[in-house]
Amino acid sequence: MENMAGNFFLVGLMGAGKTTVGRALARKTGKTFYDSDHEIEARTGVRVATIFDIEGELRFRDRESSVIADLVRMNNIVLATGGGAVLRPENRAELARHGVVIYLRASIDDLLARTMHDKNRPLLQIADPRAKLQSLLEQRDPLYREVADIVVDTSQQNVNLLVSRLLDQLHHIPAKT
Ligand SMILES: Nc1ncnc2c1ncn2[C@@H]1O[C@H](COP(=O)(O)OP(=O)(O)O)[C@@H](O)[C@H]1O
Ligand SMILES: O=C(O)C1=C[C@@H](OP(=O)(O)O)[C@@H](O)[C@H](O)C1
Ligand SMILES: [Mg+2]
Repeated sequence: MENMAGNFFLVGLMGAGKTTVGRALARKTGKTFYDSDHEIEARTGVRVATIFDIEGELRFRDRESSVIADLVRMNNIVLATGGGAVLRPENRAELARHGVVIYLRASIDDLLARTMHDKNRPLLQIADPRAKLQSLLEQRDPLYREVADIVVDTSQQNVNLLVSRLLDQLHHIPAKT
């Protein structure tokens, strides 16, 4: 177990590995793992895709901001955010202030391969998910980089190896108290 103070927040596009790496990072550091999508689903009782369907993306973003504001105030957690969490400036400010922010990147090929079977990603249930991922990357990469304390490429990386290397890097980044 690696004892490290503070919170770690993961940002990045759909399929970058935020939920998977976040869970593994929490296990290795003894921190409590949260995922903002999972929290939204727990509070509403329905899947993300259903919220998009019934209430629309705007209302989903309201729910996302409310969950992020609650969770970042906890201590000793790892939070995997949804890929669009950085869209709202208030979310970016909350994330940057309350934890060390890790931006997970991967090739479009990897993002596509990792998301194509998951119907619970409503934004990718379209004819050309590759083009969508490309345009989301162009729109959001600057926002991810604005809040990130560290940028990690997860393409062709084994998750456990990735987490070990990430931990070595995180030891050199001061916790946000
Ligand atoms: N480094 C990796 N190498 C291979 N597969 C990965 C990697 N990281 C995540 N995955 C897989 O890709 C899919 C999406 O990962 P997930 O953690 O849900 O991404 P995100 O939360 O960023 O959308 C999952 O099936 C997961 O097992
Ligand atoms: O990129 C986005 O706008 C979204 C990413 C999803 O989370 P993951 O990044 O964990 O798939 C989820 O929040 C929702 O489908 C919207
Ligand atoms: Mg996720």
